[in-house]
Amino acid sequence: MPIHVEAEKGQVADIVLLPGNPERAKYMAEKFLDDPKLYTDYRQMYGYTGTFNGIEVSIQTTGMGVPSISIILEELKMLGVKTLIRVGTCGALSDDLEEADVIIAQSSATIGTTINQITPDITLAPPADFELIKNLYESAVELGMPAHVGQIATSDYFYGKSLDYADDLKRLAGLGVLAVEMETAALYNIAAKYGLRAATVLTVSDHVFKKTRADKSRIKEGVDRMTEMVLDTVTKIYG
Ligand SMILES: O=P(O)(O)O[C@H]1O[C@H](CO)[C@@H](O)[C@H]1O
Ligand SMILES: O=c1cc[nH]c(=O)[nH]1
Repeated sequence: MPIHVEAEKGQVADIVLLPGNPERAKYMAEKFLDDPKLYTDYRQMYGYTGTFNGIEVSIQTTGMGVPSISIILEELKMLGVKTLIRVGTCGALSDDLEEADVIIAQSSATIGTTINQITPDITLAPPADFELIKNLYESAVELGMPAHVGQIATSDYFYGKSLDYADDLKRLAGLGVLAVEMETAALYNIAAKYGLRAATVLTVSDHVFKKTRADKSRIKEGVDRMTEMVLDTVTKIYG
């Protein structure tokens, strides 16, 4: 049994949804899965397995940041998972984004994180799995919840490292980066390392430059919509 994801092989499904927040994992499992069973609560990083439309699905908390999600992903790999879909929140960098909008991350730039060192002399740019993001986009359109698709950035900093941090984010916005969060680059790099399928969908919880934050009910609406979209895609691909 791995050290942090306290589960035996067979307790975690091939398909795993990955929220950062443990409360979101519990909420999503209880709201969307049939017969959800808790397989780990070590450090309150809750993990549940249940079914959706008869398809076995797990929902595993990752915690915040690259180090935390990296531990969880390595241990999920030990447990035999195949498909990993992060369902997270993010700060918008683009003025085209509104609170609770949904983003599908094609790729992720990095700020301050060492995750690229899995290939020390090469800057790997691992994208999301094409079939996953194609279906996620189609699910969004069919469900009447248009999603923004593009590059995001994964940062080790929520509040920033230096006084220049806002300038770094502005530069990224100028290069077309839609939003910032703290885990996706680890997900895409570790998926590339093991040949796993991965994608990230995010709901906008706040706007970085406008310094506005959606209230909890708006964030919950966004989380509900992106979870419906993800489960619709899971049904299309694996049902
Ligand atoms: O809502 P989650 O999935 O945790 O994602 C975002 O929220 C956290 C910061 O508040 C970071 O983990 C960031 O990536
Ligand atoms: O990582 C995150 C998540 C939400 N908002 C941010 O500004 N950063």
